Amino acid sequence: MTSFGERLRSRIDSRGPLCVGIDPGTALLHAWGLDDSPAGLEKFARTAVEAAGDLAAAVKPQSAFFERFGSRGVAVLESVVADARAAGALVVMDAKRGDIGSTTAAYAQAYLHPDSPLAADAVTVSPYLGFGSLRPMTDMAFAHGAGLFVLARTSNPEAGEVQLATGPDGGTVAGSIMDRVSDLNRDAGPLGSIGVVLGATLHDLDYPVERLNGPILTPGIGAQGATFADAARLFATARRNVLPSVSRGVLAEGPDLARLRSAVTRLTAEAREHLSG
Ligand SMILES: O=C(O)c1cc(=O)[nH]c(=O)n1[C@@H]1O[C@H](COP(=O)(O)O)[C@@H](O)[C@H]1O
Repeated sequence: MTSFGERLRSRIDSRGPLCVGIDPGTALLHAWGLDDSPAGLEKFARTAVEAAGDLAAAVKPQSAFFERFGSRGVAVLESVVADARAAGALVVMDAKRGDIGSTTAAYAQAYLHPDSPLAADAVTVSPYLGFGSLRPMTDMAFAHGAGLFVLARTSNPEAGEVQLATGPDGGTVAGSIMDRVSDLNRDAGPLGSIGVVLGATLHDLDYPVERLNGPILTPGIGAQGATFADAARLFATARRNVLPSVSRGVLAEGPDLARLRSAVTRLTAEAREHLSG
């Protein structure tokens, strides 16, 4: 069994470091000339996977945009996971789950157990019920060669009020989360399987990211205003471990498949130029 960190290292090295976010929101479906319906969602999702599945290192479906159509939307999400993996991309399920331990165990089964129809390579999780509440997720990930991306400093403007709160020792909440992630990745090679989410929109980080020894998922490039150059500056000491994620910045090129594929190729080259080495 290969670990998620090993698979991600090899995909980034061979395909280049781009994660294509699949966020089928109402505005994008309409811009593609599709109805905001399960049928529109299915057409959109299939095209996005055809555009990125054999080119990008990873795809990141945002579960909320599928869940809004109930069971029919979740069925489309299941096909996205299966089709993207069949095309060779790793799948990061963007679900941002986090709850008390016993419920977290059920989320871990849903997203990381190989027998689940929604089983992905990795899932985004929230540590804001306490890092220890994620234990069932880390156990499941290690048992099945899967990975996690733990929210540390997110790209939204409101994030600092919780994530930059300081404890009695003067350290920030986000810093302590990253310390816990580093502990979990200690001794892992060539890359740990427990990643963090750090927004590319941040101005500074004030954390030695090379210590993480795990992947850094960085959203915020494109529609939220950040660039690959911003990511390269922010994560200068761990550039090779960065997985930049772009959703609307790619999807806005649709619905034409050739245009979408050339956007994925262009953004991959740009990401590689800024983040390799
Ligand atoms: O975990 C995420 O992916 C995430 C974390 C974060 O800090 N900020 C953030 O925008 N995201 C997600 O990344 C995607 C960003 O989409 P675009 O702004 O269209 O590229 C959305 O699916 C967000 O839910």
